[in-house]
Amino acid sequence: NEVQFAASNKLKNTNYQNVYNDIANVIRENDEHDDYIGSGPVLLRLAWHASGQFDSKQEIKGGSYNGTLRFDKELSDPSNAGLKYAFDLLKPIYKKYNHQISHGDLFTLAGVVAVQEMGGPKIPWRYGRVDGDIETVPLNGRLPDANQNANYVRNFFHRLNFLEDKEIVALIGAHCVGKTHLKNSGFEGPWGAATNMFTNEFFRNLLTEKWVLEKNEAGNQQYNNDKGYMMLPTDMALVQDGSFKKIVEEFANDESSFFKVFSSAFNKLLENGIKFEKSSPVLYFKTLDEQDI
Ligand code: HEM
Ligand SMILES: CCOC(=O)c1cnc2ccccc2c1N
Repeated sequence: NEVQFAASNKLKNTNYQNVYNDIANVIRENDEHDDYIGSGPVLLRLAWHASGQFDSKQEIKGGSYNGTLRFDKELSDPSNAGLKYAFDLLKPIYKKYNHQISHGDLFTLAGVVAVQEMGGPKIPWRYGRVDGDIETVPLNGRLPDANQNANYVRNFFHRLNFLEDKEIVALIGAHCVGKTHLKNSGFEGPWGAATNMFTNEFFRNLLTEKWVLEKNEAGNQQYNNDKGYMMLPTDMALVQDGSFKKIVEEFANDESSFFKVFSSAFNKLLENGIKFEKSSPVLYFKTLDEQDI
């Protein structure tokens, strides 16, 4: 199974901070999205869905390289409901850099911007993905089902080459931001508690709140507490499995440990299946605040 080689791009390293800043400004300008949660969480989900359909065993491997989430064929996958809004936010930026940045680079960079601008860890990032044509679109249905248990979650992430439980737990910790929307996924909430700050709160909630399994208006089972918080069955799986639970406890007690593992796991997710040249620079970006913008 051939890997795909990242191309060297016309944009020099310094210009990518400009692209970062343009995406960060779009997040600032669209702060009213989703009752003022803002557009950080949905851009983070876009980057994850642009990368998470990777499967090295398939003829069409997927992953972020070909930027295939731009095609309606993939965007219309029921798993991607709600992401067109995020893609539309990025279209003016794609046009501004007219073909100097690929869709795969743009989608993954947007995830880095979202995490960092919401106060999360620095995420190392490399450019060089090249847009593939519609033949490179992976089959729909490769993203995970939220109605499942711990073994399903572990096997799903094994397909993405995440063989360590701590990587899996850290990645799902991205559910510290944003919310579920009945019309998108058939799950709803958290109400009021939905945040746009990237912290270890998701892990603390799992351990400290009293959770009741209830059927929601769409007929799906989800865990609710008395404060309007919610957890998906796959979220709750992280405290139903002994090994996962130990890691939830570690991350709940030590946010820096969560940040460290999330940073490397998220980078790995965004680069699955891509071979970067040795010379391809690993870029770190300053937040708008760090630039006094
Ligand atoms: C077992 C794996 C996972 C499952 C089953 C899952 C499922 C879901 C579902 C059902 C939603 C609600 C979508 C909606 O109704 O709008 C959601 C939202 C979200 N997911 Fe996940 N997810 C998983 C892993 C991840 C990972 C690995 C990340 C990122 C690293 C992530 C980031 C997000 C974010 C940021 C949101 C909020 C989006 C918004 O507020 O619009 N998820 N997820
Ligand atoms: C930190 C407070 O948020 C939560 O506990 C929480 C739990 N599961 C989620 C699942 C999908 C999207 C958002 C989610 C979320 N925001």
